[in-house]
Amino acid sequence: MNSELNVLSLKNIHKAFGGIVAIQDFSLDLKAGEIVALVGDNGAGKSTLIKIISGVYTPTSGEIKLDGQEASFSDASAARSNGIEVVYQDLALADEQPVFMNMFLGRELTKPPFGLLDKARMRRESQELVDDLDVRIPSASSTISDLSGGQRQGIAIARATHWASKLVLLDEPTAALGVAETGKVEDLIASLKEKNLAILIISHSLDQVFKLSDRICVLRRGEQIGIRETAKADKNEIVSMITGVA
Ligand SMILES: Nc1ncnc2c1ncn2[C@@H]1O[C@H](COP(=O)(O)OP(=O)(O)OP(=O)(O)O)[C@@H](O)[C@H]1O
Repeated sequence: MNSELNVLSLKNIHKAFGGIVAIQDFSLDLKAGEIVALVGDNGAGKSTLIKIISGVYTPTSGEIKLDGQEASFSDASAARSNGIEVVYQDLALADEQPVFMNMFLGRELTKPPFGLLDKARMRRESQELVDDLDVRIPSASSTISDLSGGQRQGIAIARATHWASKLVLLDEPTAALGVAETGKVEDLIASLKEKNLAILIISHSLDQVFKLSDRICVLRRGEQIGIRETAKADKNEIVSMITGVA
């Protein structure tokens, strides 16, 4: 694949809910191996944008391209089968199930001739996945409810990474975590760059945004205020872009 090709290309995206304009004229290109942070105050339109990219909402107008091809997803599962995975704040893990069943939730492996669950293979592949990403858990058979918040977030991200062939969308991935766990999850997110995935992350923590992202995209009340290269960006400028106060 041409690494310069945009994995995701959004052009003039507009989304209105009745009379409320949630997103207006939003454009963004994302490349493989790139982390872009989406920042903005409450109600800026960040979640709406993630839902548009992941097929939950259809934009009122605008163009979405995946690997240069026009894309329009009828629902979230259509986006998933096109290589787009989302990690939401609530994680969508089945708490009473083991890690390996969560890794394969809705995509369970079965074995012939009766189509029984291939638990051994799911367990083995899940273990390889968490080992590969250095997510430390007792075992792939551990029950989700026995894990810490950071471990659960690690599982949710590992699952998304496993199934995403193109793009991972992270909605406030560390909002519910303590300092040490946040650090671990941030390391995990940084390591996804090497997997050549494109990452779009929503975060309210500017420290995190500056630590992880290559570019920062600012939204205010549905309007795209600007995009900055993180290495050249100034925190005060980003804050005033977010708030509209110079
Ligand atoms: N399903 C909906 N129906 C009507 N209005 C909506 C809907 N979803 C979002 N909105 C409106 O669109 C605007 C953007 O909301 P959105 O949730 O995308 O913002 P956000 O940046 O994700 O905020 P937060 O940080 O609080 O999650 C808000 O004015 C919100 O009230």
